[in-house]
Amino acid sequence: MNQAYISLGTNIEPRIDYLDDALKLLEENENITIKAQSSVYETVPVGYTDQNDFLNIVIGIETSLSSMELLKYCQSIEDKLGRKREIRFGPRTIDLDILTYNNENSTVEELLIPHPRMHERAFVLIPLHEIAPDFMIPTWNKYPGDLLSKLQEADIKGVRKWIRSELEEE
Ligand SMILES: Nc1ncnc2c1ncn2[C@@H]1O[C@H](COP(=O)(O)OP(=O)(O)OP(=O)(O)O)[C@@H](O)[C@H]1O
Ligand SMILES: Nc1nc2c(c(=O)[nH]1)N=C(CO)CN2
Repeated sequence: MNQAYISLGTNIEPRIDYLDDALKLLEENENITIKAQSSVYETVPVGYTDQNDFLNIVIGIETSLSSMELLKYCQSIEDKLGRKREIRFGPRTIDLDILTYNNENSTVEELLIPHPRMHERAFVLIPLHEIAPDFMIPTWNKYPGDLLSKLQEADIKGVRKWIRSELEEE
């Protein structure tokens, strides 16, 4: 079975519903099993900063899909949840980024693995460290904690655990 880590992010309300719906659609696929799921983090936008805060999580999965099939399935979830591709790094109902897939090192533009910006993103590294502190990121041979220790304090502070309120659980 193949192992992958995926980062999910949303910053258009209802953010938690988009996140829950995306997880449900992943679980519905008989070729995907979610093995680990981080807490939900509320995170300051990175890159394009004039937009709402994100909710981010990272999940670890097992899958019989190839990396390209997994990408296509993730993109079908983005399409289903109404994602519009307007501003690069801009607002989105849901974004699914494949962080790693086995030990694969893919350099084709359509699917870059490991994800080429994950090492500088506290919103990826903090949840990944939560669920997989001992996972050595292939190609770079670094643990999430190694990469986190290189980030600025301000980047780390922009990522806080988000608590689901009782109202939202109803
Ligand atoms: N590891 C990957 N996971 C998901 N998409 C990827 C990956 N590598 C390359 N891509 C490609 O990136 C393209 C743009 O993706 P997207 O619009 O989600 O970028 P973005 O979310 O704005 O930026 P970022 O990739 O930095 O999160 C997609 O068409 C996809 O083919
Ligand atoms: N905090 C945060 N910032 C972002 C995110 C994201 O998921 N979380 N996704 C982006 C596009 O890939 C750009 N900026």
